[in-house]
Amino acid sequence: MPEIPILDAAISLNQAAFSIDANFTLSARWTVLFGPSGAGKSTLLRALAGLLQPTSGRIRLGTHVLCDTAAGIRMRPGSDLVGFAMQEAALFPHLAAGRNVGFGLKRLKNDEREARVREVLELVEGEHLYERMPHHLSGGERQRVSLARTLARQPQILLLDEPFSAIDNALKEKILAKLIDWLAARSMLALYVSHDVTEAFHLGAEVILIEAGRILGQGPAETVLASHRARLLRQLGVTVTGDAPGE
Ligand SMILES: Nc1ncnc2c1ncn2[C@@H]1O[C@H](COP(=O)(O)OP(=O)(O)OP(=O)(O)O)[C@@H](O)[C@H]1O
Repeated sequence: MPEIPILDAAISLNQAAFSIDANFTLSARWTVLFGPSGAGKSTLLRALAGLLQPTSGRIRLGTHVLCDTAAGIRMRPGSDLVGFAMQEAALFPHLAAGRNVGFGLKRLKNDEREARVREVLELVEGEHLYERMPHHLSGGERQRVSLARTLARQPQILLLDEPFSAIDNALKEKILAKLIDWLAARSMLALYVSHDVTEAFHLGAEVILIEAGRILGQGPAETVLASHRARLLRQLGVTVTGDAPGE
């Protein structure tokens, strides 16, 4: 099994009304980023993708320094090392799905690029969408093509911000099962925002629990979820008696 790169981050990010202060290491193949709405999950992913600059801190991925504010190294959006798949698919409107997926692969020879595009479209159950223009795709199809475009570049870390929100459960599970195998054969990490905590068990993932821009816990799903049980149940609106206050 290929070695997984380690991501090591210690960053602060101050925005007008919200701040992130996060210090964590990703060394599991899959990590699920879990927390209530507004906790800062998307903001953290955007910072890791270089779409927001940390106010201070550093981010290392394997041997690469992505950001080190003390050394004047700033995050670079669009790095080949980092792939970001978002809930809102951002496709080039004038390019068919296949060309959208192959867009970032100019360095590959034509036949290699073609094979890569077909491979990742198959992964997202979207081979039949190859010739389709974005305005002829449904919301879920656009999400799948957008995910395929992120996968096609084979980044070292895959940031997945609810990339299946417009896709039905049966299809999501089918794609996720294939994605698990695909990732396992590559030197690639995945940080996956999900509101469905059961997915962490399904993926055999670590969990990072985030609230108000702070990381409350990280570790195997059962450990983190057990130690924050009362808090998580409260967020789901379930009242529990007998749990320690402030847990
Ligand atoms: N463009 C923005 N301008 C100002 N504040 C923002 C912006 N985007 C997000 N925020 C605020 O930053 C905080 C964190 O938002 P973020 O989208 O990271 O949360 P989240 O955990 O991803 O939430 P959700 O699960 O609802 O998607 C929230 O208080 C949000 O209102």
